Amino acid sequence: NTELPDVLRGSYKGSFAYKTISERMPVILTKVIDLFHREKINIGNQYGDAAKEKLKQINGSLSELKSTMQRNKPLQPLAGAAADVPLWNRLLEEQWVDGEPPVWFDAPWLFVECYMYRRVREILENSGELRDYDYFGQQKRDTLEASIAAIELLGEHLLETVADPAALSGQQVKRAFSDFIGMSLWANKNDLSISAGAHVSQEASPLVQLVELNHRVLVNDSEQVFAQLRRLRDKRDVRIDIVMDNAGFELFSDLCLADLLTSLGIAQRMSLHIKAHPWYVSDTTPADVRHTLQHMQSADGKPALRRLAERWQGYLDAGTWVFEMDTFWTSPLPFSRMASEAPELYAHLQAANLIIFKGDLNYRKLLGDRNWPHSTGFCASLEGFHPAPLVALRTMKADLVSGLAPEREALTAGDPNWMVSGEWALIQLCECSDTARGGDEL
Ligand SMILES: O=P(O)(O)OC[C@H]1O[C@](O)(CO)[C@@H](O)[C@@H]1O
Ligand SMILES: [Mn+2]
Repeated sequence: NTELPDVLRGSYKGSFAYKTISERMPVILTKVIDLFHREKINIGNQYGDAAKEKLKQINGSLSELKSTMQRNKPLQPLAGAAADVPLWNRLLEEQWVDGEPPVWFDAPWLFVECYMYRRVREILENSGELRDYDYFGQQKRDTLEASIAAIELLGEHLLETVADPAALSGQQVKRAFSDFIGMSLWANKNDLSISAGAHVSQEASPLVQLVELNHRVLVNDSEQVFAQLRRLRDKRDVRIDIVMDNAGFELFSDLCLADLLTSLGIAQRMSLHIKAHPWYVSDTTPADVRHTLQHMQSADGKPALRRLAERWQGYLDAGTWVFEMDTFWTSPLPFSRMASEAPELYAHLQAANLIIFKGDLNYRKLLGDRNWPHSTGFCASLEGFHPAPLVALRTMKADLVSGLAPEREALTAGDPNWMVSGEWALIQLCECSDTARGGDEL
């Protein structure tokens, strides 16, 4: 379709894609290489001598990857027995132009950035002993630790809010939604890939900041989201999905939102979609979920966190909450291709009553990473991806957006970095869904 706007690419100098591929991505690789140098002895102690010996080879492959990127060489096919290798190689072939394989700066930015993370994973997964080693794990654990004071405050606020759900007035319920949606949204500001893994944390009282941050929400469909949630409250057997993003404070905030939806009886089930392996530095994997719950349980003198950890573990044991993974989330595919490339996942999402998409990368995939005119309708920019009513909660960290009216965009005048700084945010709802979902009134 020639009428669609082009996808973002590193070939546009001055674009955030160019800056990312030329500056941010090499730093991320360098940090992984440094980690393996630094951790050699520890890795030897934990995984054995054979693993330690492999580190040299691993770092050689990582350096090679970095060098092909910086010298703008062609992208190579993936190797190994992992289930998604054929898909990746087919998608790589799609990128060939005039019989030539794509190079880093000309190929779609979304593709090459995902490709880098997938290649790092490939190097580890084909290494035997270290296949499950999370090279971003320590950074994620550090930010959880650094945010623990804010986490405790938010946890206490949640427990107070839902102590007696039946006693809450309509206004109070609305206020609670607004607080916890706001926290989940702004917690996305601190991902570890934008800072190339530099220390980020949520240190100040999170709820106080929310009020000031509100005027930085450029598109705010909260009222429509509240209306949706009110409608769901009267339904039975409601499932809400969250397509999650980063570990640390963001994961905790997202689980607080999940708790609110569960405690207020709006959702009877929550599907929480996470990554199967390390991704974009800080994205949540199953090990991060386990670590977070353990950390909360063992948090000395923090009864609120212990209580929440027990409750959440209970939800998981009962199947009220389910963490789910799919290789689609670690593919480079835009969501408009989910129905054809991952039909089971698409069908699964169709059974949700509402889907919450967290973060910048999910937003890029919703929009197909295209350079849409900013005022294009949000729904229209999804190119037919409408499994169920969906809401995007995103702080802006890449230079694309849709559904933004010129008078709202005008608010950013004076901030040349407004699209990528993470200082501006969106709460965008698309209410349409593509199926007649059994008498659904929406
Ligand atoms: O964790 P998030 O919000 O998906 O952000 C991921 C990061 O990846 C990018 O989308 C590309 O590097 C950034 O714009 C952003 O910093
Ligand atoms: Mn992320």
